[in-house]
Amino acid sequence: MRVRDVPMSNQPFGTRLRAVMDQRGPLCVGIDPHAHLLDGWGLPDTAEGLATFTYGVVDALADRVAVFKPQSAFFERFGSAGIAVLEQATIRLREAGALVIIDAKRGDIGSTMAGYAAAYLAEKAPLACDALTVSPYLGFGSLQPTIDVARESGAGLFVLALTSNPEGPQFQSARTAAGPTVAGAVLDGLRELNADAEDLGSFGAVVGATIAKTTENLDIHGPLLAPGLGAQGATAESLVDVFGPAVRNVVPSSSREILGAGPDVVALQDAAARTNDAFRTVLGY
Ligand SMILES: O=c1ccn([C@@H]2O[C@H](COP(=O)(O)O)[C@@H](O)[C@H]2O)c(=O)[nH]1
Repeated sequence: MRVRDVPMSNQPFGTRLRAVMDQRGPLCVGIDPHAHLLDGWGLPDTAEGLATFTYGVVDALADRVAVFKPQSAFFERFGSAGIAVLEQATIRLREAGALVIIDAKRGDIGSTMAGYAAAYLAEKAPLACDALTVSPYLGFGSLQPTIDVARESGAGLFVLALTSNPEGPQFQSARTAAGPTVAGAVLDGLRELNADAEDLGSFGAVVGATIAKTTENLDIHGPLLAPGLGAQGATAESLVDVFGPAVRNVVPSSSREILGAGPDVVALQDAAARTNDAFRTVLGY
């Protein structure tokens, strides 16, 4: 069977990501149920409030936004009840044709990474998602079990490289013994993993939209998840400056700014559509 004859659901993450962004536009909506957002939606800061908020976002946007990035921390704070909401939301979003990146920034020794791979990336896992954010702090090689399972199941990874927070450069700009910066070594590792991909590989980097123009090579032949838009100050226009020729591979992510437009469904949909249109223009979709 040739690659283009394989049903889309069986295609690798990078191929599915490009297809859904072509179809729906590049916007990734972050689902970050902060206490202040629940309050703004007139909801209590409880597991029930979390469920109403999350399913409200899902019902309003699942069939029109390409990618969602639930922030695991805001679900974990309600224990098993919160995880159940994350699980249900992920299932519903994927059933509606959207892709789900769970933002859990997992990173541990290799054998424990195998546990995280089984939890999030194995095809039949209860929390199976399309891609997971991971941290390379224990060394790029420690990510191998997640890379192996992602390859088997057609999922993807986003590895922290140049994060949007001001503290990031303290470690990420430091030089490794081999010469490149830590971020550069992460980007080199990803470029190698994506070497055989046709258009967009499945192994992406997290590169904040808030960073200044970088001298690092962002051409990794894979997606560049860009948080930092909206509430953290970056704009659609700043993406061209930050990402240069790699801008077409950016997955622009915005959480608080869009979520704050709810609970009114039309207002939420309008906020997502406006933001998506701005990204379409800049990223060439
Ligand atoms: O470098 C990074 C990596 C991850 N994030 C996450 O993205 C969202 C940002 O939320 P906003 O409300 O759009 O600011 C949040 O979940 C962060 O943990 C990031 O901001 N920067």
